[in-house]
Amino acid sequence: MAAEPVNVNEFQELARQALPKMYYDYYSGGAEDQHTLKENVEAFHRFTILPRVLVDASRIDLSTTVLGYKISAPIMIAPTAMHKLAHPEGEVATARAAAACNTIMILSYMSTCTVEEVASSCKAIRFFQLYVYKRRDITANLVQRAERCGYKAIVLTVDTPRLGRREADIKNKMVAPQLKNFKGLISTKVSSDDGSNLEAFANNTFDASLSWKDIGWLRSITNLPLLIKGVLTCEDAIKAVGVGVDGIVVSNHGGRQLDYSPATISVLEEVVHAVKGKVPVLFDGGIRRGTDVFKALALGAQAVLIGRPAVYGLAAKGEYGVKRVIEMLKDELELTMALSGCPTVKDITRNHVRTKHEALHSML
Ligand SMILES: Cc1cc2nc3c(=O)[nH]c(=O)nc-3n(C[C@H](O)[C@H](O)[C@H](O)COP(=O)(O)O)c2cc1C
Ligand SMILES: CCCCC(=O)C(=O)O
Repeated sequence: MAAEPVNVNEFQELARQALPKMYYDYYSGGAEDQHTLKENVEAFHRFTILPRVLVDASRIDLSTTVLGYKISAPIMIAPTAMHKLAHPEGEVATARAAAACNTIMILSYMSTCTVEEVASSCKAIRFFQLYVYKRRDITANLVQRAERCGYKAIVLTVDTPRLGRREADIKNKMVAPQLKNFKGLISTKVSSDDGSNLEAFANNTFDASLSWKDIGWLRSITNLPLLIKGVLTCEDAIKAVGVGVDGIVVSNHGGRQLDYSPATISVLEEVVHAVKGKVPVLFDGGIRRGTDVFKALALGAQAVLIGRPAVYGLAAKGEYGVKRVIEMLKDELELTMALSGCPTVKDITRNHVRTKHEALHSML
């Protein structure tokens, strides 16, 4: 039997061994040259952590709150599509892991378990991610079902007017299963023998005309708090605050949409500055270590989301695997906080990290 993984990265190889190539490629891949995919991880290497010594580190408290919900650590589960392609229990297993770790799961609009199945499976705090279809009635139906079964917020993904060009999916002629959420509403099957069926589906179905003025429409169909996911610039952060969103997720969709968009950790601080504390800023992209979580918090994120690590954990070991992934990141974050003299997440400040550029500057 393979040895137990000792870090999150080791789950990737286990997932590769567990999954059919078509699905592993779908989960792991990015758009075009995969430049942004790689940069998301590598850009973390350009920040160092500046520890403070002789701080009482006998008790470390990782807990925080997001939209008023207390969670055990600032690490949440990002929305990722179609968990049944990774494991037969699908999103139900992921939600149970989130509940066991006392954190928040954001369920993807493109989930393979229904919003109701996930809601009744456990007590996890759940948010619901949204894509907007041309058929707005279908989107409204999903929002209202999510609200009815206790999802606490809507996370509107705004970086996907069309699906990014993922070349492995094109080569594999990636096919997606019928999604139960949409049963009787719309067929998620696209009969194209050419290229990625997922891309064809998204491009036929997603409303590419979605714009800032539609935020008002969303507000008119739900009372839930609204976050927008996929902001990378100060301009958009200011617009988002201006239209009254309740939170922002700095994200480039894990490098799967616009290739050569910046690594998320490289733009986090400017977005945080633009938002001026008016709404919480969450972060995702490339989190693989507790030190990565620490760096994102130091640059102003309220919490981070993990995408692929959770999916790899699920593919490798089901619910237990997702739980282990979260626990590993929590353990690493706890150690990082102890070693850097930060007993609580509030103690983590901008002065605890330094960029390569700042390091050079300080030598002048
Ligand atoms: C396989 C996969 C499926 C995804 N599906 C969705 C989705 O349905 N909705 C969404 O908003 N983002 C989706 N994302 C993006 C994630 O929410 C998140 O932004 C990204 O995975 C973060 O980067 P990381 O994988 O490096 O943690 C998906 C990402 C992956 C890897
Ligand atoms: C049409 C499915 C989109 C899922 C998604 O967001 C992704 O694969 O990145």
